[in-house]
Amino acid sequence: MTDTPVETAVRLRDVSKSYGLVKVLDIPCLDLVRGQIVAVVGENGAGKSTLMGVLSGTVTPTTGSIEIAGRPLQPGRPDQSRDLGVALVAQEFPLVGRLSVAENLLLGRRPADAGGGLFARLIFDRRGTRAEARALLAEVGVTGVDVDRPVERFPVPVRQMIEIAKAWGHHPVVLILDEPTSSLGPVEAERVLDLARAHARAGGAVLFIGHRLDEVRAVADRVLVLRTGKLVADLTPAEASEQRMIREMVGSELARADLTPPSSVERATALSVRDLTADGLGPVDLDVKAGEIVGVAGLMGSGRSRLLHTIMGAQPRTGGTVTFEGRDFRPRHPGDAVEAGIGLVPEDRKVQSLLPAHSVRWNVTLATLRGISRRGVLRPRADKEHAARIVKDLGVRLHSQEQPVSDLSGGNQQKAVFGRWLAAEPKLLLLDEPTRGVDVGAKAEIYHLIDSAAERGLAVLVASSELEELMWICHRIVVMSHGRPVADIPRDGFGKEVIMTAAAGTQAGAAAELKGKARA
Ligand SMILES: Nc1ncnc2c1ncn2[C@@H]1O[C@H](COP(=O)(O)OP(=O)(O)OP(=O)(O)O)[C@@H](O)[C@H]1O
Repeated sequence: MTDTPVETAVRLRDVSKSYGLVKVLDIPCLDLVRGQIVAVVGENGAGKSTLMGVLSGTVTPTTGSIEIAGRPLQPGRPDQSRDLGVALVAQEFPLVGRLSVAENLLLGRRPADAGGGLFARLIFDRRGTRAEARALLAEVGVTGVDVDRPVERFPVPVRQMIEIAKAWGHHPVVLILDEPTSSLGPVEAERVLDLARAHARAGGAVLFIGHRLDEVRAVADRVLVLRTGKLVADLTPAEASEQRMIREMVGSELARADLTPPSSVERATALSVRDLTADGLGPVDLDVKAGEIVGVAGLMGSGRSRLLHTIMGAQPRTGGTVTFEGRDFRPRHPGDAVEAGIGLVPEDRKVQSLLPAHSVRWNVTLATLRGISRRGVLRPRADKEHAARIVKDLGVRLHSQEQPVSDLSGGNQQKAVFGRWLAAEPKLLLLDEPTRGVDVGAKAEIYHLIDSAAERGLAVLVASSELEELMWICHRIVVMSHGRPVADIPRDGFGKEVIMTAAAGTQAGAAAELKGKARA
């Protein structure tokens, strides 16, 4: 028996996690109560995902005890954790790509929930399964998704919402959201925050990991700050100003890298897109000059990512031309883009860019191997020094260059992808949600590096759901809606409202309104 009061949803005592000699999590005592949204913030590698992993049973703690709603959790037992009422929406999607949306949504349900076992149900009651999947998606505000399609065919933001629907469908006691909005546009992100609020109102507990501190402030009833695995602050909403959170996270005041305001760019055109069409995209006309940073904004499904994917060859085009450095450019897959000297930082780093089992060193020097080889033979010392430089420039937190890149925290993996490309000095960089999961300090550092590379003539096309990010680094922002550009806003016309109006409005209406606003 336990003396934990029933309103206590989670009780942790002396929980720690070590990898070898390195302790990455150390929590002597933590209780979470029902009806509250508790945010957890911290720098990349601070231990946030490890804490969530311990609660959801995917990470086996080295020491300590955990109770969920008064019942003890056996360490490292995801099935038991789920049965006790923990649902995790993870940063990297564990959805099974080849299975349909409906199958994914019902996967892992207890037999009682699935009425006679998942497979019996899938085989004998496909219609019911579909209807249930649609209803679940509708509960989290997603409509119009073909639930028979394999999950892997959907873009990251849709997969994220499917993941949330799946967790929601378990009616958990503790809903854990690990950066749930990092790939979503503002409208969808707000919907997720509303779901978190609804869950807490209904008597559940929510653990919310976030790097967007404005969101944390908007949603949290309590803010926990983790630094190098330890809880260093437990803040009320009134105490949790952005400055305070950053100070607690970093351990000192953060010297934000001040960007040189982008100068007017008078250089040659690096990338030229004409009448480009693809499934759900276009026609698109777009130019990016050398030294210019062009943002692509838009709501979920607006064609923001699709435009980048089509340019880089990850999605087939159906018409139009792309000219890169004066030459016709027709990549059949992203490898062709890389071969042509284009750097890619894709949205889904796990699937599209990292070699997870390989070392950090191998991953960060992959694009620059030629520079550190002599007659085709790699010079190990130069390779190591080169990797060390990249890792230091980007502030990648690691124990050793030789550890598998998959052991790094999510944000540090993203920094590694960035480091690889910035070191390769490409002529054009295509960035899709470039700082997804990256902490505030590292973000400023990355913006600074992009800015300096652009000063040296790098052309950048960057799609992002974070308007702040685009307004911070871009010379101009192209807004997409329904697969087409509907506005092209110069830096002096930037404003959240202007961009959102264009993104949300009808194509013609928004364009007209924007012109009016730009003139006013
Ligand atoms: N399997 C592993 N082997 C070795 N070290 C690991 C492993 N998994 C995680 N780590 C280390 O544990 C530390 C905490 O990582 P964690 O993923 O919890 O950080 P985080 O706060 O979630 O970071 P982010 O904001 O980047 O997601 C990091 O230093 C990471 O490198």
